[in-house]
Amino acid sequence: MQHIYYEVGSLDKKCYEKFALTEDILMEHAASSIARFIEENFEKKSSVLIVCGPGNNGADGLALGRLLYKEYEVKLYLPFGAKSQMAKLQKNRVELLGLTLHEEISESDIVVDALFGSGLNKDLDETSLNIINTLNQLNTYKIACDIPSGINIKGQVNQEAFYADTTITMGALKVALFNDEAKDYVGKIEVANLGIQRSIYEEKTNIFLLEKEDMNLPLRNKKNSHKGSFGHLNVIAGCKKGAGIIAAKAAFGFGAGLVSVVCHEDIDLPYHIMQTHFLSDNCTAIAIGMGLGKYETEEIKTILAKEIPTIIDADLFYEEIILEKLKSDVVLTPHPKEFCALLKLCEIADISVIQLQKDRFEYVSKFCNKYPKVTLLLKGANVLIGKDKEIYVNSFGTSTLSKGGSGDVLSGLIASLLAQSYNSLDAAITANLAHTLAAKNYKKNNYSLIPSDLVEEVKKL
Ligand SMILES: NC(=O)C1=CN([C@@H]2O[C@H](COP(=O)(O)OP(=O)(O)OC[C@H]3O[C@@H](n4cnc5c(N)ncnc54)[C@H](OP(=O)(O)O)[C@@H]3O)[C@@H](O)[C@H]2O)[C@@H](O)CC1
Ligand SMILES: Nc1ncnc2c1ncn2[C@@H]1O[C@H](COP(=O)(O)OP(=O)(O)O)[C@@H](O)[C@H]1O
Ligand SMILES: [K+]
Repeated sequence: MQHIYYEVGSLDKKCYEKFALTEDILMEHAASSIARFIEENFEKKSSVLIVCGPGNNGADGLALGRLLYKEYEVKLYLPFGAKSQMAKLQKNRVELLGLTLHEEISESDIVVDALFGSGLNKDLDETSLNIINTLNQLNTYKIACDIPSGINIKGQVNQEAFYADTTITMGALKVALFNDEAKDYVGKIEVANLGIQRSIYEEKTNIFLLEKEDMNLPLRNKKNSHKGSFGHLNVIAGCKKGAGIIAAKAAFGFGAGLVSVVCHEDIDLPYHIMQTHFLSDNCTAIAIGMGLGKYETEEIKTILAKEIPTIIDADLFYEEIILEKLKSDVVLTPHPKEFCALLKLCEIADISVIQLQKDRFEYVSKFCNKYPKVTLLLKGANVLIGKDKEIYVNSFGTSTLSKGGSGDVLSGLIASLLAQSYNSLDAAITANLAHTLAAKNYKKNNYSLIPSDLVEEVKKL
C-alpha cells in the first residue's frame, strides 16, 4: 500500500524544518526526476517542449530545461513570464546558460506541461485554455509536472486539462490524482523524491493506494478440509434473478464451499449451486439487494436482523429498512447513483451524481464518520473503500468493466470471502483487487467482457 495525501505542504515543511533542505534543493530534485525519466525513455537530441507557467510549477519546468540543455533540443515556452521568486531565479539561470525562450508552441518529440500545479486557484482563462487544447492536439509523448494542468487540488476538471501519458508528481501521491474525473488525464503516475527518501518525510495518513500485493486470495493451505470448512453463502434473488445467479456463480468460483440462491420461485441454476426457499441453517454469509426489486418487506427485515456477515447491494440503497443495519458491521457496494440515494436516506446530503463525482473522497468520509462500523465500497473508475477514518483507493479498474453484471460479480466475490470468514474490510479489499486485476488480465477486446469471462479470469489469478 502507498500513502496518499490531501495536500503535501506539511511534508515540504518537514523537509525544510527538520532536515534543513531548501526550496531550491526540493525543486532541483523535482526537475531531476523528470530529466531522469526523459533520459531513460528518449534518445538524446530528441526535442522537448517545456511549457512553463508563472509559479513554481513553471519553475520546475525551467530547471528541467537547464538540466536537459545540450543533451536534448530544449524549447522553453513561458506564456505568462515568471512571477514567483523561484520562477524568476530559474529563469535567470537558464538565461545565463544562453538558452533562448520560444514564443510559441511547436511540434516536438516530448511535451512537458509545467503550466500549473498545486497552485491552480481559479478557472482557466482563455489563453491557458487555448494552450492546453493546443498541447492536447499534439501527437507527442506528454509528461505532466506534478499534476496535469487544469486539474485542481480536489481532482476536479471543471473545463479542460492536459492529457498526460505520464504524470511525475512531486513529493508524494495526492488525492487529486485519484478522483474519477482525473483518471483520463493523469496517465501513468510516478512520484519524485524531494532530496531524501519518501519514507523519511511521509507522515501518517488515512488514505492508501492499494497494490497487487494487498490482495490476499483465499488459497487453501489445509489438507484436512471439507466443503463446510469454506462456508455457505446465501444469495437472495429477487425479481431480476440473473443478478443473484451471477453473484452466486462468482462466489462459488472464488472459493465458497457451498452457495445457495434463496428464491421463492423455482429457477434454473447450474448443478453446483443449490436453491432454497428460506435462509439455510448453516449460512455463514448473506448477499442481498442485487436485482431484488420489490420483495416482501418483513422478510427482508428478518434477513437483515440476522447477525450473519452481510453484503448489501443495488436496490436496497433506496429503502429505509436498511438504516438499522448501518449501525452494524456490514459491507455496502453502491455505484454513484445508489450512493446519492443512500446519502439522502441517511440525511447526510441531497446531491446529484455530478456533485458526488466532484467530491468522492469527501462524501465517503462523511458517510464513514457517521457509520464507522460499515465497510463502504463506492464503485467507479477508481473504487474507494471506506471504513471508519480510512479510505483505500483501487485504481486498477478499467472501462472493460463498464457492463451490466460486473457489479454483481463483485458482490459475489465479496460475499464469498465473507462466507469464508474474512472480515468485512479485508473481504472488500481482496475481492475488489481480484475483480479489477481479473478484468486487466482479460485479453480479448475491451468491449467484449461478460460476467462469466470475469469469473474465469478470477479463477486464474
Ligand atoms: N512546495 C514545494 O516545496 C515544491 C513545489 N514544487 C512545485 O511547485 C508547484 C506549486 O507552485 P505554486 O504554489 O507556485 O503554484 P503553481 O501551480 O505554479 O501556480 C501558481 C501560479 O499560477 C497562476 N495561476 C493559478 N491558476 C491560474 C489560472 N487558472 N489561470 C492563470 N493563472 C493561474 C497563479 O497566479 P496568481 O494566483 O498569482 O494570480 C500563480 O502565478 C507544485 O505543483 C510543484 O510543481 C516542486 O518544485 C517541489 C517543491
Ligand atoms: N470505467 C471503469 N473503470 C473502472 N471500473 C469500472 C468502470 N466502469 C465500471 N467499473 C466497475 O464495474 C462495476 C460495475 O458495477 P455496477 O454498476 O453496479 O454494475 P451492475 O449492477 O450492472 O452489475 C463496479 O465495480 C465498477 O467500479
Ligand atoms: K502541470
